[in-house]
Amino acid sequence: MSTDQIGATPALGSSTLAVPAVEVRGVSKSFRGRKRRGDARLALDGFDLTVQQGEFVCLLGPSGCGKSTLLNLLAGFSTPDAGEVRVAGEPVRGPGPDRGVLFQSPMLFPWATVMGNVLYGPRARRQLDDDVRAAATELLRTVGLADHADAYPHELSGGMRHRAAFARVLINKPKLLLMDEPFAALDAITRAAMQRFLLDLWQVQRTTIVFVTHDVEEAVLLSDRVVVMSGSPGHSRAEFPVELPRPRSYEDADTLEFVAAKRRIRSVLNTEV
Ligand SMILES: Nc1ncnc2c1ncn2[C@@H]1O[C@H](COP(=O)(O)OP(=O)(O)OP(=O)(O)O)[C@@H](O)[C@H]1O
Repeated sequence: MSTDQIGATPALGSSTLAVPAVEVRGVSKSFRGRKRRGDARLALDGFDLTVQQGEFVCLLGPSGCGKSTLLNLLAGFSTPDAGEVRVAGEPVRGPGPDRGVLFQSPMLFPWATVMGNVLYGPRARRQLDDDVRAAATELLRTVGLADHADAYPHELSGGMRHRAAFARVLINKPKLLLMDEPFAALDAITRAAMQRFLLDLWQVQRTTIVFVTHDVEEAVLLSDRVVVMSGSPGHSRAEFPVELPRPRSYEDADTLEFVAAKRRIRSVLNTEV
């Protein structure tokens, strides 16, 4: 694995002394084919990744290299065949409210209002009280949906649905956000707005984020570090610390440093596609 470096300013938000937020060691995962027994497809092969607390890491790689597989392992939706997956020092044994997962399609219950969706988790865990209701109201204000608390998902725009799904995840105060191409299906303007929203949120909360994307520009804009994965079966091919100053915005995308960062990542990525 090669390590490259971009920019000159020290990265923000990571502490090497604390227990890492994520430790993936020698993880392999295969899926059994349907046609015949023993026809297993290796999705991840000896994958290693460490993410420090408060770090924003983007995973880039060719289609089918195992990015979603890795996120599912971190979320506890599946288990590795070999190796170890730890979150905050603890082995992952299943899903938990310490990890918030956001997918390309926002996961909302269609029969519940925006507020009902946000309060679903605490209610299911029997933790619904006045403090949680106040936190949900505040969260909806933060994501710009204060006036839509009583709206149903079908009454929202695409970006609003994403923000509602965000609030639904954030009410659980996750220590780790796992985001699987969350903005890929959005139009360019809404995507830029959501990226801005995520950057603003991360700037304040510094929640650890593992973010899967196909978009090199998005990876450079958002992350502290870009991990490029190899083609199938996936393993870490190269890492690029993105040390461009924060706060960042799309206006920075024309700067020499930003363009150089994209170019260096693309040159490795292109050898994998
Ligand atoms: N539930 C499953 N059953 C069988 N095969 C699977 C399953 N999930 C993933 N795979 C296979 O594992 C490999 C990795 O899939 P994965 O979805 O993790 O890739 P990805 O990098 O996220 O791809 P993309 O960028 O296209 O979303 C692929 O070959 C895929 O077909």
